[in-house]
Formats: sequence, structure tokens, C-alpha cells
Amino acid sequence: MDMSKEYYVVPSEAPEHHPSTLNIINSDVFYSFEDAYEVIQKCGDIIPEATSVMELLPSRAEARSKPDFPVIVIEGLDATGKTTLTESLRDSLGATLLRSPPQCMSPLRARFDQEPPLIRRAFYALGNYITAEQVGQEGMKAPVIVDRFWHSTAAYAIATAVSGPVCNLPAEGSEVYRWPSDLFQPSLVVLLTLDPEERKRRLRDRGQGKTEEEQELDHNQLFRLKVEEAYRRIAGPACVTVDASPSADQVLQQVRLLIRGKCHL
Ligand SMILES: Nc1ncnc2c1ncn2[C@@H]1O[C@H](COP(=O)(O)OP(=O)(O)O)[C@@H](O)[C@H]1O
Ligand SMILES: Nc1ccn([C@@H]2O[C@H](COP(=O)(O)OP(=O)(O)O)[C@@H](O)[C@H]2O)c(=O)n1
Repeated sequence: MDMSKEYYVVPSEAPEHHPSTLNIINSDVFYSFEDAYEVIQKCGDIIPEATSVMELLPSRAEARSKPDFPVIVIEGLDATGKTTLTESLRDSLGATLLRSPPQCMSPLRARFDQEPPLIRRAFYALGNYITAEQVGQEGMKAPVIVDRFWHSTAAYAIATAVSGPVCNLPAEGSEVYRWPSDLFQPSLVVLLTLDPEERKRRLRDRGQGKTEEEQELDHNQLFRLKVEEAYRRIAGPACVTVDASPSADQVLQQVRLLIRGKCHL
């Protein structure tokens, strides 16, 4: 019997999507409350803290009205100056300051940060819905400033899921960058960007503990670039980029101008 076979190497077109991007939807990024809720609900048996998360969640039956006042989200990598800016905006605008994940989730965070991506991401996704509920209440009384929101949840998740260089990210306009249809859309999203060396200097000066993911950002330039690019590609309210390297006061004035233009505040 003749066992010989001939093999040929033939060129083929590059696939449209990098294989690491094919499984993002509903594994790394959840596009509805129900999809994220289902994951946390199912972990109840092995993670007792999942029950505590569910107790914090807003009831889905309640009809929510749009806040009367503008809601401004500030995004950016760790140490780009979000805390500094959000606190100044709160004081200068007489606004309420909220964050995602909300304060009430803080005691549960360390537990979910240890979990595999599916569970960890579902936890952070639900955090946005709790913050949205708080925005709905506070936004009836005063403008609201939010320190991180959906952009952070999706951008970190996408950048972690996609291996290799920035060009492996799903193309701009891909459905992975869409905004969840049942999640409140802020009036304005500002993305603070900073030169990597200046960011490192600020991190060193601050000298605080960081999440493992943030430590990874420090020595992984590629990951940092992917997070920033994913931030820019997320649609819904697209983010407006602001260079955060000038003084804190100059950054504040720059963002105040944007808010005046967009939200008339
Ligand atoms: N515009 C700025 N210029 C110089 N240093 C800044 C500026 N904004 C913030 N910082 C400093 O950089 C560090 C990180 O800022 P922080 O507001 O905590 O960032 P984040 O909340 O994004 O992690 C802090 O030590 C802060 O005082
Ligand atoms: N809205 C949010 C906020 C944070 N996160 C996650 O939390 C991490 C950053 O949170 P952090 O507490 O270090 O950020 P800072 O507010 O300290 O800058 C990232 O690794 C994200 O994965 C999220 O998924 N969604």
C-alpha cells in the first residue's frame, strides 16, 4: 500500500477576526443586566458572597426615569488623575460624586478579583447597574460625576481577552464595543490620557496598593495600549479624550469647558 501523501502550503487571506476575540460576548463582556446576573446567580453555591451581590442589585421591575441633571463620567487608567479631577468637579459644580463599582461593593471586590474572568467581569458589569440606580436618584437633585463606569468594565475586559498586539483588537464599529441597551447612558464621558512615564511617576508618588490588573498595566505597555484603544472604540456615548499631563487645575478647567459646551453647566 502506498502511504505517501503530498502536502502543499498555500497562502490564505488573514481571518477577519483574531481567534482570541471570538468568545468575548457573554464571557468577558456582558451586554445586559440579565446576562451578568445569570452568572452571579449560578455561582451562589460555590461563592457565598454572590448572594451579597444579589442583595445589592436594583429591582428590574421599577421603571427608571432619566435624571434631570447632567451626568459626567471620568475614565482613564490608574493614576491618570480621576480621583483628583472628580473631587474637584464635585466641589466646583456642587455635584454628587459616585463611582463604579459603587462603595457598597468594596468589601466584596477582593473576593471577585480572585475569580476567573467570567465571574469577575460579571461582578463588575453588575456594579455599573447599581451605580446607574444611584445616578437615577442623585441626578434628580444635582449634577452627578462618576469615577469609572461602563467604559472601564468593557475596555479592561476586552484588552485582557485579546492576546497579542493592538491590531488584534476587534475593528472599530465591532459589536463588542456597543453599549448595553439596558444601561443608563451618561451625558458626557471624558477619558484622561497620560504619557506612560508621567503615569509611572504619579503611581510611584502615590505609592498605593494596586489591583493585579493594574500592576500588569505597569510593566505591560502592550496591555496599556490595548486598554486605551478599547476605551476609544467603545460606542454609546463615545469618550472625549483629555490630556491629563498639565497641572490639576488646568485639567479641571479643560474639563469644565467641555462640560459647559456639552451640558451647559
Ligand atoms: N494634573 C496632575 N498633575 C500632577 N499630579 C497629579 C495630577 N492629577 C493627579 N495627580 C497626582 O497623581 C496621583 C494619581 O492621581 P489620582 O487622582 O489618584 O488618579 P486615579 O484616581 O486616576 O488613580 C496622585 O498622587 C495625584 O495627587
Ligand atoms: N467600572 C469598572 C471599574 C473597574 N473595573 C475593574 O477594576 C480595575 C481598576 O480598578 P481600580 O480600583 O484599580 O481603579 P482606580 O479607581 O483605583 O483607578 C480594572 O482592573 C477593571 O478590570 C471594572 O471592570 N469596571
